[in-house]
Amino acid sequence: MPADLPTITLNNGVEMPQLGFGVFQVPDDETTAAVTAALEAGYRSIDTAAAYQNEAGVGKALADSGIDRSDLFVTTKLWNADQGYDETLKAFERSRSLLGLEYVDLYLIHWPAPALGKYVDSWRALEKLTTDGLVRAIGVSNFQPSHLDKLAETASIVPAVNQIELHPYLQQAEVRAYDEEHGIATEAWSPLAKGGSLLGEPVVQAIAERLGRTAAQVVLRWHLQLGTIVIPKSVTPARIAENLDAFGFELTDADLAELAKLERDERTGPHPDEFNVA
Ligand SMILES: NC(=O)C1=CN([C@@H]2O[C@H](COP(=O)(O)OP(=O)(O)OC[C@H]3O[C@@H](n4cnc5c(N)ncnc54)[C@H](OP(=O)(O)O)[C@@H]3O)[C@@H](O)[C@H]2O)C=CC1
Ligand SMILES: O=C(O)C(=O)[C@@H](O)[C@H](O)C(=O)CO
Repeated sequence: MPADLPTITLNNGVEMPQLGFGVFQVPDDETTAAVTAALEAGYRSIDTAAAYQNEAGVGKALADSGIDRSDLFVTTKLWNADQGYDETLKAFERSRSLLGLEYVDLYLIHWPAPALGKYVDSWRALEKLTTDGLVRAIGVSNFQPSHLDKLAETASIVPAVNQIELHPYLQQAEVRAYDEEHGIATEAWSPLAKGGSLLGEPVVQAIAERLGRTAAQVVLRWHLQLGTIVIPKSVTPARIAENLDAFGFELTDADLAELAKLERDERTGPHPDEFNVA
């Protein structure tokens, strides 16, 4: 990894950049340009998913970049419709082939989709991918403590990562505490709450003005000081660079306390107990 990108050490010793680049809702034919801009700006971790239908565009940017494979960290995710042991192995192979990679750094179960009742079988398949050396780390996304408890009854590998919706409007104290207690790294999706009203909050604006930073940088800095992994998305080159520049300054304890007051238990996406779309 480039020396200047802080990493989080996952529970199996793998190093993951603390700040990466997300590509949800970027059409496949625009993804190569966005990921190329991100790699040129200095990102080395890319977050995609089978459901985003842009793994090929990500793979093309990675191949074109000429960056050493060992300096890249690529995450993709198993979609709900592909849950189940055999289905997971097939879906992984499809993702790996679209990405054009020999191995994936982090493979996640995208949602628990509890009504499907398949995430335990899917996890066994992720464990097999680990044994086969096709993934460096495996994890989950959108798992609540109840889902993680159920997984723990039969799993032989503890998830390395739990990727959840997390931002100042939805601080996820309970899930973060569970993750920490069990050695699972928490990763924040929609870390900017999708670039909406959060960035216009007076408290965010005031801190940004005092520090000579942007609102997005203040919010990303909040995540980094919490110790979570973040994957902001942008297709705008200036914002791609801006979002990576969240390291040369510190929020004070008073700033963190003010930002903590923005908690509203407000989601931009579905609740994991209820999202079973396949
Ligand atoms: N596991 C899961 O279930 C989920 C995972 N994810 C992952 O998390 C990533 C990030 O989440 P996402 O939902 O995309 O939302 P983000 O919180 O990253 O916000 C992205 C939005 O904010 C805008 N934006 C980005 N940077 C700035 C900036 N500096 N100033 C102002 N606006 C900005 C973007 O606009 P523009 O692009 O026009 O610049 C875009 O509209 C996804 O791309 C995906 O990889 C997301 C949802 C669910
Ligand atoms: O972006 C993702 O990774 C998601 O899983 C969600 O955004 C989800 O697919 C969704 O959009 C539900 O409304």
